[in-house]
Amino acid sequence: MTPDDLPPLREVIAAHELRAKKSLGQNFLLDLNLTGRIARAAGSLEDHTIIEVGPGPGGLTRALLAEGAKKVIAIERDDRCLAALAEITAAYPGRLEVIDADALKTDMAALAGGPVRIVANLPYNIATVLLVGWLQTEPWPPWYDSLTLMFQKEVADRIIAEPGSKSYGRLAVLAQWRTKAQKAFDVDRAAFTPPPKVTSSVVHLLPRPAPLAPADPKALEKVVAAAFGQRRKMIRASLKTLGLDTPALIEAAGLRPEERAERLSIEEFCALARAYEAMKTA
Ligand SMILES: C[S@@+](CC[C@H](N)C(=O)[O-])C[C@H]1O[C@@H](n2cnc3c(N)ncnc32)[C@H](O)[C@@H]1O
Repeated sequence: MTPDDLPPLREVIAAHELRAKKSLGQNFLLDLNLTGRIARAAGSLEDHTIIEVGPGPGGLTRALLAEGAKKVIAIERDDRCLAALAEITAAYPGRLEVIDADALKTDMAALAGGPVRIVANLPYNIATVLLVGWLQTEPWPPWYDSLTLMFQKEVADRIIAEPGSKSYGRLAVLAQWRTKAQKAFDVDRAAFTPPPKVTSSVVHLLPRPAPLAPADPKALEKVVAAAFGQRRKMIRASLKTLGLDTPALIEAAGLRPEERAERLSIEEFCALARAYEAMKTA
């Protein structure tokens, strides 16, 4: 078997009866031009092991290998896909390893030696959970060199949102604190089989060598959750849930009590996290 012998993806899906399951977030990409574009958005592949979550019938997997990935480790929990993926393994000897497992229960950091990129058309039902897990990796910088991921456009907008925009919230702070996050391109729903209800977007996240400003990750998570818990209230009200002297906390962070969460920069959230940490341990 060579790559040229691999059957078209539509035939693969029919032959292996891979009817998409909604419960597994299955929306397959069958256009190899599009999967090639996603693979190229990840950056250089030749020196990297690529971890792919949810290869399904293998459209993106094929593109990653065709674009020169040194090795692909693909984690898929739907056993029905394994035979189709075995054909790709045969076409690219020694370069594709398929792991039959739930990505949420897999220690991905332990999978690869050497430089790693993560590339995936994620199952939408667990996309945010996976992203947050990767962003909360300790220690920082993380064990992977980049994340290139397909999300629903609305989630992508929340990842790249700037202060003052309606999508700005916990996800933007967490993502942009530790990575440079940018949208690569939108993908029309018609590109998927079956089509999802909404447009999708590919987002590329490049870990910063050090976070944008110093803060304890847990303290940052706490102040961000409190502030956005009541996003339209002034922080002198929303931060009360932290159980500290709120005016003193805001003053120590150098902020105005009348500010609202959606207008605070990531650096300002970090200042709040540092003040929170200092007051809590005082
Ligand atoms: C949106 S589809 C993408 C399929 C394929 N990569 C493509 O682009 O055509 C998501 C894939 O993730 C798989 N999946 C869903 N939940 C998973 C989990 N917890 N662990 C691993 N794979 C999962 C699904 O079975 C499906 O193949």
